[in-house]
Amino acid sequence: MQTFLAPAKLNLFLHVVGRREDGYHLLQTVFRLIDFADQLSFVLRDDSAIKLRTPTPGVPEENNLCVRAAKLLQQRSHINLGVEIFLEKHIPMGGGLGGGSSDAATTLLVLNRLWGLNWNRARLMEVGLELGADVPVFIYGENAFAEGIGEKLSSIALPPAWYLVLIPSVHISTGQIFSSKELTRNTNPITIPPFSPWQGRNDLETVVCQMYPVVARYLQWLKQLNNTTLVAMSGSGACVFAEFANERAAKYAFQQLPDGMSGFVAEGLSYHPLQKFLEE
Ligand SMILES: C[C@@](CO)(OP(=O)(O)O)[C@H](O)COP(=O)(O)OP(=O)(O)OC[C@H]1O[C@@H](n2ccc(N)nc2=O)[C@H](O)[C@@H]1O
Ligand SMILES: Nc1ncnc2c1ncn2[C@@H]1O[C@H](COP(=O)(O)OP(=O)(O)O)[C@@H](O)[C@H]1O
Repeated sequence: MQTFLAPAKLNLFLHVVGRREDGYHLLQTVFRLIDFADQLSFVLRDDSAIKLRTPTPGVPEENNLCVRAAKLLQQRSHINLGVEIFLEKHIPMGGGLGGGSSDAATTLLVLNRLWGLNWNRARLMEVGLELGADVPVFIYGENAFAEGIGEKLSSIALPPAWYLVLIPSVHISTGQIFSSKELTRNTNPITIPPFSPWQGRNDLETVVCQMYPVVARYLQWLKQLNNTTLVAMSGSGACVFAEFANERAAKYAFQQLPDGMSGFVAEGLSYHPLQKFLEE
């Protein structure tokens, strides 16, 4: 059975620059894809059933983003075919790494082929956006500067980099952070490219660190490391990361990790791993 990757993302910075009338926040962010991924496989069904064959602990089947993605695409395309989905989770859930969104994007990209729909990328991105603001970038398939709520994307060239990503063991609700009274919502919009790490920060970080001191402690630990080019929280947390210019420096930092802290090292990608499959 062919396996398809669904990579995680990091938000290298995240500015809250305003708010829409419906309450959603307007953002500016740079998404970087990383070489740390969930794995999915798909088996075509000639009836219209959509089944997840590998339950994800804590997520009811009908809420799983790959099942929701398959059902939405089936509805919108009026196709009479189904699929069996096998999902192997590696990306921590609800950590600001976009794992669920990436699973949804990979499902849309592969089913577009498997069901012979031949939709273009823009159309798939529109459907993806209905599932979450982070889905379109994974369909876009490149590192991107994002505006709006994350759907206005322009591609951005980023230098090679390695990341040490830490996973504080707290679950953070994105909605709770965006609704905080303490959140600043008026960062001045910036123009990108060019992008340099010191141009940005994560505006959600202050609120998260106040509510969850463990995240502040993890960030503090990363900030005392040598040779980092950037230390920040990803998305609405809880994961935090340090960027390094090479693998050796990232792995050396990983080896210094105190007992009780967990994380992983991953390389920054230039393209989504499915990019080649899509060009075939
Ligand atoms: C913060 C980001 C940055 O990449 O990533 P994650 O931390 O989730 O990975 C995303 O914008 C997350 O977007 P999305 O995945 O759609 O957010 P959801 O969890 O659905 O949002 C939960 C709630 O947060 C609020 N929300 C979300 C996004 C946004 N731009 N403005 C908001 O005000 C809304 O009240 C929404 O109902
Ligand atoms: N396939 C999936 N993988 C991860 N989370 C999923 C999935 N399907 C639904 N979810 C739900 O979406 C929430 C957010 O997941 P995820 O995308 O991993 O995190 P984040 O939005 O913080 O980057 C999870 O807490 C979980 O309840």
